[in-house]
Amino acid sequence: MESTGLSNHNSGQQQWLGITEPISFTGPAQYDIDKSNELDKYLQDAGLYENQEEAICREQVLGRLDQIVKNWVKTITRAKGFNEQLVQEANAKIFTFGSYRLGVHGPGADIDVLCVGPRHATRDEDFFGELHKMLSKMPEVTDLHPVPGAHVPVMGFKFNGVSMDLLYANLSLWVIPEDLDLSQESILQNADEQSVRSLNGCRVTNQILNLVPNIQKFRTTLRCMKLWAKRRGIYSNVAGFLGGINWALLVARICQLYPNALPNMLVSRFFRVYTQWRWPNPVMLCEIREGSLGLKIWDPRIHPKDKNHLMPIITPAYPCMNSSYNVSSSTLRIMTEEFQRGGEICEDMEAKKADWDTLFECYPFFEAHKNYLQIDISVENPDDLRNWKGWVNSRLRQLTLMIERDTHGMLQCHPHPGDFSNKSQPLHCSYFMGLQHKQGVPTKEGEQFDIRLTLAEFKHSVYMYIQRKHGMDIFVTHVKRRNLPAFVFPGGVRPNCPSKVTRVSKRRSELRTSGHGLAEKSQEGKVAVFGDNNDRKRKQAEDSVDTLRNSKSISREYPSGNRETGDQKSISEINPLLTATDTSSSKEVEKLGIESIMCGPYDAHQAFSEEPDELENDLEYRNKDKDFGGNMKNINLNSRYSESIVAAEPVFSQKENSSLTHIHSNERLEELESAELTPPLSSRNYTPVPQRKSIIRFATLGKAADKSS
Ligand SMILES: Nc1ncnc2c1ncn2[C@@H]1O[C@H](COP(=O)(O)OP(=O)(O)OP(=O)(O)O)[C@@H](O)[C@H]1O
Ligand SMILES: [Mg+2]
Ligand SMILES: [Mg+2]
Repeated sequence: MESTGLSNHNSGQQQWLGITEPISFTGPAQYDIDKSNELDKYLQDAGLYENQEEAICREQVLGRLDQIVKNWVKTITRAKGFNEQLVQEANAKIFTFGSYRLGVHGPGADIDVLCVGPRHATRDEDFFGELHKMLSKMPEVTDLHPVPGAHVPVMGFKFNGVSMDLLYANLSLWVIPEDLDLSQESILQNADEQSVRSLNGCRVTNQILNLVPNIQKFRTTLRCMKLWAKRRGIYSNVAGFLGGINWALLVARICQLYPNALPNMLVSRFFRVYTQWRWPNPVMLCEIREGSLGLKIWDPRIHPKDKNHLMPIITPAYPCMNSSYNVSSSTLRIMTEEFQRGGEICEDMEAKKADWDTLFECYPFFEAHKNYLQIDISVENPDDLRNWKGWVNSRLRQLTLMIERDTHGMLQCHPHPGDFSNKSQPLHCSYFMGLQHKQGVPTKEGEQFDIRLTLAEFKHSVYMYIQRKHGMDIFVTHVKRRNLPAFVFPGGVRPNCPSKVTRVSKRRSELRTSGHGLAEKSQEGKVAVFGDNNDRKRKQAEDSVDTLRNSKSISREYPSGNRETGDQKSISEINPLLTATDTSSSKEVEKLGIESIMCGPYDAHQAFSEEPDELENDLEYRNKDKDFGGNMKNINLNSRYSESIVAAEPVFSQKENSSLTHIHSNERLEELESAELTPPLSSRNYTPVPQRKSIIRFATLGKAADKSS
C-alpha cells in the first residue's frame, strides 16, 4: 500500500505532507480571499467548468463502459472454455485517472480510463482483438483508434461524443474483485511492463489526491495553472513543455509547501518557487521508495540516462518515474521566463497594477519572433492525416534539438504546441517554430549558420516512419513574420498592426534590449524580484493577516484558514534553517525556505555533474520505446548523432552560400532574410505556398530590413 504521505512530524500543532516541512503555514488575508474569489469567477467565465448535463453524460458513459468490459470478459472466458462457475465469476473493472479523476477536466476533455482484467484476458488477443471488435460494432462508438504498439498501449475512441483513452492492465489474478485497491504494491506482481505502466496513471492520480493538504484548493489552483499554461503556449508534453500530469505534480508540491494558502496565494507561490528552483533538482511529493519488486525507479545516481533529465518532476507512486523527460534546455528556458513573468504579474496584482487578465494574456507567438520555421505536412488520403500528424508532431522536438546542436546553441527554437490548417487545404497541416539568436550573447561579424543539412537530416528521420503511406510528405521552410500565412491568425485574418505589446517578464525584456553582459543582468533582475521592495509588500500582506484576525468579515466562498500559525514566528519555528535569519525579512526567509527544500540525495551538484545529451538520449528512448504507435526502421541513429554532437568542426560556415545564416555582431536584434530560391533538398512533390522560400538563409540586414516589425 502506498503511504498516504501524511507526515507524523509536528510543527507546532500542524501536521504536514511532503518530503520537507512547509515553507509557510500562513493563511489568507482579506486580499487573498477577494483575489481567490475573483480567480474562481475568472475560471468559470473562461468556460472551464462543464455543466450538469455534461457531467451526467460522462457518468452515464462510464457506467456503460463498465458494463461493456464486464460483458467482454465473460464472453472471452466462455470462449476460452472455462467452466460456467468461472464465467459467472469473471470480472473486469474500469478506473478513471488523469484530469477527470483529479476533478480538473474542462468541457470536452478526454476521460482517461484504465480497464483491469484477469490473467486469462490478454492484451493483444482479447483487449485489442475482441474488445476492439465489440466496440467497433457499437453505434455509440466513433473514431475508434487502437495504438497497441505505444509505450503505454491505448485504445482511443469517442463514446456518445465523449473522448476516451482506454488503457489495459492484465493482472495475475483469476478473479478481479469489485473492491480492488490499485494502491497496493502487490497488484504489480507478475504484471507485464505495459500493465505496470498502464496501472501507473491511476496509482499516481490516487497518490496526488492523498498527498495534497486540501483537494479543493489544489483543484482550483491546478485549473488556473493549466489555463495559464495553455494561454502562454507551454502546455504540451510532446512539444517539450509540460502536460496535465506535470502541472498537477508541480501544483501539488506548492500545496504541500503552503498548506493554508488560498488559490491566489498558491498561484503566486508557484511562480515564486519555480522561478527560484535550481533545476535539475527534482520536484517530488514523497520519498522515492525502492519497493520490493525490483522495478526500475528514477535515480540519476544509478541510471546514467536519468542524469539527462533537465526538469525532473517525479511521480509519487511506486515505481517512481520522471514525468517530464521531454523538456529540453530551450523549453526549460521558455518556461522559466514564463514563471518569472507570472511572478512579476502576481506582485503587480498586489500593487493593483495588474489583474487576472494580465496574467492570462495569450502569448503572442506570431508577434514574438521575426523568423519562423514552418513545417508543412500533407497526405493524399484523409484517413492518413491523423497518423502522419501524430508521427510528425512526436518528431518535432528532434528538430529543435538538432538545430540547437548544429548551431552550437546560437539559434534557439521556440516551438508552438499547436497545429494549424488552412480550410481550403484539408489534407495539409502546419506547425511553427520561432527562431531567435541566443539571447544575451553578442553576435559575431559575418557569423553564418547553415541549417540545410540539419533540415535534411530531420526530414530523413521523419520519413523513416514505418507506417508511411504514399503521399505522406513534409516540407520545412523559413518564413519571416510578415510572410506568415493568414490562417495562423484568429479568424484567418492577418492583423493590420501588431497587437498592443503584451506583458513579458522583466528579465526577458532586459535580454531583448541589452547587448553585452546580459547573463549578469538577468541575475540582478532575479535578485530584484526578491529584493527589498518585495519584503515590504510581504510585510504588508502579513500585516493584513493580523488585521484580518480581528475582522469579522469572512468570505463564504473562502473562509480564511487556520491562522494560529499564520505569522512569521511560526515559519521560523517550523524550519530550523529559517530561525537563523532575520525574521523581519520574510521574503528572504521564504527564499531560504525554497533553497532548503531543494537539498537532499538528488542534489544537482552531486547527481548532475555530466553535461546532458538530450538528443542522443531522446532518440535512443524513442527508437526503443515506440512512444507513438509507429516504429522507426532499425538503423543506428544514435551513433550518427553522437558523432555530430561531439564534432569539433563547427557546422556553420563562413563562406558565401545561398542558404546561410548571417548574424552581424553590431546589431542588437537579428534580422533574418530569405535566401535566393534554391531547390529544396527533399521536397517530394509538395507545392510550397508562394512567397515562402524553400531554403533557409538568415541575414542581418540592419534595422531597416524588416519594415513590418
Ligand atoms: N509523461 C507521463 N508520465 C507519467 N504519466 C503520464 C505521462 N503522461 C500521461 N501520464 C498519465 O496519463 C494521464 C492522462 O494523461 P493526459 O495526457 O490525458 O493528461 P491529463 O492529466 O488527463 O490532462 P488533460 O486535461 O490534458 O487531459 C496522466 O494524468 C498521467 O497519469
Ligand atoms: Mg486526460
Ligand atoms: Mg488522455
